Amino acid sequence: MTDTQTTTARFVNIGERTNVTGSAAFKKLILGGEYDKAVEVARQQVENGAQVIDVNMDEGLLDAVAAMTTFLKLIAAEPDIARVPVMIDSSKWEVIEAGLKCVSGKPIVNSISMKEGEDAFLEHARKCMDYGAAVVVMAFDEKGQADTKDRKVEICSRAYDILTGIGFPPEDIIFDPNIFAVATGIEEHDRYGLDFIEAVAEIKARCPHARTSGGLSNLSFSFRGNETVRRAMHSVFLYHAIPAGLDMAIVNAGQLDVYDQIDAGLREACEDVILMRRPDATERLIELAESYKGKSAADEKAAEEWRGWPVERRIEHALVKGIDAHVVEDTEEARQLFARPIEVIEGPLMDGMNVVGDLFGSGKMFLPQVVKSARVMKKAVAHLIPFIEAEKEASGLADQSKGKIVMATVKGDVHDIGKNIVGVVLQCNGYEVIDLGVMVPWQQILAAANENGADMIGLSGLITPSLDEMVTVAEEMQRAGMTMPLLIGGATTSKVHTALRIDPAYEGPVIHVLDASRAVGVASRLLSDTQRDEFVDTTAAEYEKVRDAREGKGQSVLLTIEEARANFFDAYLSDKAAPPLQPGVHAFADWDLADLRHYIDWTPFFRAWELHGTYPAILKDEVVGETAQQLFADANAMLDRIIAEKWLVAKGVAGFWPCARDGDDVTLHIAEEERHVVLPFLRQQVKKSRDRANMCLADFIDPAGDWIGGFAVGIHGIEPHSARFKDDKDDYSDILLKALADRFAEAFAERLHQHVRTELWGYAPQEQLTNEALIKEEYRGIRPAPGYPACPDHSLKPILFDLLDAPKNAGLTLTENFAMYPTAAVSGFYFGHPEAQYFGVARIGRDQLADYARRRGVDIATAERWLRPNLD
Ligand SMILES: C[S@@+](CC[C@H](N)C(=O)[O-])C[C@H]1O[C@@H](n2cnc3c(N)ncnc32)[C@H](O)[C@@H]1O
Repeated sequence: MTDTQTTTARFVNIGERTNVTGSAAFKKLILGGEYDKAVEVARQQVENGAQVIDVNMDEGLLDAVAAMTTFLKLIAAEPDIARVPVMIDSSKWEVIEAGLKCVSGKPIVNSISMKEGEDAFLEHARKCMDYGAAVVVMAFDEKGQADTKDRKVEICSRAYDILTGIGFPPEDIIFDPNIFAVATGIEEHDRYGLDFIEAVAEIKARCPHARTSGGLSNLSFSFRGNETVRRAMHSVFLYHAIPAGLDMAIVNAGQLDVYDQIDAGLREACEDVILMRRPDATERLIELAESYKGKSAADEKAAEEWRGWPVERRIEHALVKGIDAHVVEDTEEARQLFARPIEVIEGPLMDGMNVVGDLFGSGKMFLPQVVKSARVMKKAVAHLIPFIEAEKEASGLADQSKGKIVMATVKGDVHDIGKNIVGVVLQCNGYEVIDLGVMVPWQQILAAANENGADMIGLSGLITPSLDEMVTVAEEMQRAGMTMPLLIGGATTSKVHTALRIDPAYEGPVIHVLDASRAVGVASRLLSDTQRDEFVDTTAAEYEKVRDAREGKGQSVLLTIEEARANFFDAYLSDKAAPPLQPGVHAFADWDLADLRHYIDWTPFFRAWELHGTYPAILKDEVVGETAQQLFADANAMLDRIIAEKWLVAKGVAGFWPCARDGDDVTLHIAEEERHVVLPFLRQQVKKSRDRANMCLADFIDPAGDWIGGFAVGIHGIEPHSARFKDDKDDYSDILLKALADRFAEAFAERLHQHVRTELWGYAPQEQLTNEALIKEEYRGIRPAPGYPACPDHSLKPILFDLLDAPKNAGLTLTENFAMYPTAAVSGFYFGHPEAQYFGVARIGRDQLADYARRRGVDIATAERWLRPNLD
C-alpha cells in the first residue's frame, strides 16, 4: 500500500444530503412533513458509504428546533442508520442544544467559533464537553472568516490553546479551515485550494491529536450544473488534501470519482487549478469544462429535442426561454445561411423578439423572463457586430432602432434597478438606450440628448429629493428650448407630483411611467406618427385635471404647531426600556452572509421584478407562479455563489446614547466627547378625530432621561461582479445581483435589530420570533428611517452618520441629496418604548416649517426643499 492509500483508508466521509440548506429535495421533504422519506435519505447516505451524517435544519420557514428533534429521534430508532455518528449542524445554538439532547451515541457539533468572541466560544465548548460531544471549530474569529493560510492557522492554533486550556479533549476537536470556491475568475480566489491544503498540514503539526474537516461542495461552486467537472475537482482535491492531513469532509458520498479513472486532461486541469500550478489554470479549466457540460443523463435529456430544430426555430426558442448557452453558435450558423449578417438581426432575431414582445404584452411572459431574453439577444447581436462593421454597415444597424432614449438616475440619487429594467425592456423592443448611469447632473443629461439626437429623455429616482432634481431637469430643458418628451419614473415619483410640479415646468410632453411594463407602450405611442398627438394631448389634459382637482380640493384642516404639541402622544413613560446592556457604538466589519440569508424578506424581491404577490404563496400563483419559481431558483443559485465565493461584505454599526425629550427634539448626550447632539423631529399637524394624538417620534422618549439608538448597514463589493456581468452582456444577472444586495441590506437591518433587542440593548432578551414574525415587525420597538413617513427629512442622515461614524464603521457615505452609498444600505433610529409605533407626519404648516428651520439652524428655503412633499 502506498502512503496515500493508508491515509485514505482512515478518511471519513460525512454525508451531506440530510441538510435543508444544501439539498432542495431534503428541504422539500422536511417542509412537507414527510419525515419517513427524509429518513430514507439518511439511510441512502449510510448505504453509499457515509461514515457520519450531517443534519441541518436551518431554514427560515421551519421551526428548526422541532425539526431537528423529530428527525434525530427518528433516525436513532433505525439501527442501520444509528450505527454512524450524527453531526448536528446549525448556526443557531438552541438548535444544537436541542440536537444534543436527542443523540445517544457520541455526537459531533457543527459548529462553534470565536466569531462572537472568546466568552461565547468557551460557553459553547463547555456545554459540548458536558455532552461528551466532539466539536467542529470553524476558522472564524471576531474579525471574520479566515481566507488565507496564515489566518486559518492563526485562528485554529488560538482556538486549540483556548480549548485545551479548559481541558477539552484534543481528539474531540475538529477544525474546519473553510473550503472556498476556486476558479471563479477572481484572482484573489486562486489560492483558496492550496491555502486550505497547506493550512491543514500546518494545523495538524501545531495541534496534536486535533482533526480537520471541510465542506467540499463549496470548492466547485463555479461549475454548478456541470457535475462531471465538480466530481473531478472534489476527487482531485481530496487526493491532495488527505495526505496533507485532512481527516474528514462533508461530501455526497455516492458521488466521488476514483482519481485514476478521471479523464487525464480534466484531472490535470483540476490539479492545475487546485494546486495553482499555472496562471491560466482557471481559463483552461473553464474552457475544458464546456466539453463536459450536459453530460449527465438528465442534462442530456433536457438539452435534446430543440437542438435538433432548424436554426430559426432554435433562435426563437432560445429567445423565448432565455437560454443563452448556444446562442453564439446558433447565430453563427444563421449568419452563414443569410447573405448579410444584418439579415440575421432583421430576420430570426427580431422575429424571436417579436414573439417575446407579444407574450409580454399579452401578460403571458413577465419581466424576469424578458430580461433573460434580452440577454440572449444582446449576445447574438454582439456576435454579429464585427461582421456588420466589416461590411461597413454599422450605421445600418443604428437605423434599425425604433427610437433613441437617453436615460439617467438624477443627481444625488444612486438607485438604478428600476431604470435598468426599463432600459432592457426598451432595448429588447428595438429601442436604442443611452444609459448615463446614476447621479447624473442635468447638464450631462441635456448634452447627451443633444449630442445623440435622442427622441426622448427618461429620468429615474428613488428618494424624495430626486423629485426636485427632476423639476430642475424639466426647467433646464425648457430654458434650452428643447421639445422632446420627458419620461418620469421611479418609486418616489407619482402622477400627481408629475402633474403638479414637473409638467408645468416644461412645455414639451411630460409623461409619468408607472412601471417598466408600460415603458414600451409609452415610447411607441410617443414615436408613432398617428398616435403621438392624441396621446400627448390626453396625458396633458389628465394632468390638467389633477391640478384642477388639487386646487378645488378642500385640504385637511391643520392645527397650529402649538395645538398639535398639546395633543402629543402620551406614552406610559414608566414602561421605557432599561439602559442598554452594552452602550456606545458597536461596529461589525463582516457579518456572516450565510446567517443573513435566513432573514431575507422575499416579497419585496419579487416586487422589484414587477411580480406582485406575497412570498411564499407567489411561488404557487396561478399566473406568475412558474416565473416566480424560476426567478427564485436563479436567485438562490446566485446567493449560493455570493456566499461561497464571498462576493459581498456586510458591514454595519449600531450605537446607543443617553438622551432626553425636549419638545419635539431629542437631545443626545455623548459622554466621551462631552457634547450634545440634537435630533429634531416633525409632528403631525392634521386635525385628528376623537382622541387620537398628533404624533412625533420625540413622544416616545422620556423628558426626564432615556435612551435612543441608531444604526447603519451596507453591502459592499458589488462593483467587480456587476462590471463582469455588464461585460458579458448579462443584464439579468446584474439586476439580480443588485436586487439581492438590497435584500441582504434589509435582512441585515432586521438581524441587527434583533441582536440589539436581545443582546446589545437587551430589553427583550427572551424574544423568540420566526422570520415571518420579524418581517411583520411583531417585536417591541421600532427603527424609523430618515426619509420615511415618521421622519421624512432625509437630511437627518448626516447627523446619524456622524453619531455612528458610519463612513469608518460601515464604509457608508452620503451623496449631496442624502442617498446612501453603496446603494444597498439601510439606516435608522432605534426606539425601545413598547408603545413606539410607525406613523406618517403628512402635511405640515408654515408655522412648523419655520420652527423646524430654526431648530435645524437653516434658512426657510433650505427647510422647504427638504420637506417639500410634506408642505403642499
Ligand atoms: C421598508 S420596510 C423594509 C423591511 C422589509 N422587510 C424588506 O425587507 O424590505 C420597513 C422599514 O421601513 C421603515 N419604515 C416603515 N414605515 C415607516 C414610517 N412610517 N416611518 C419611518 N420609518 C418607517 C422602518 O425602518 C422599517 O423597519
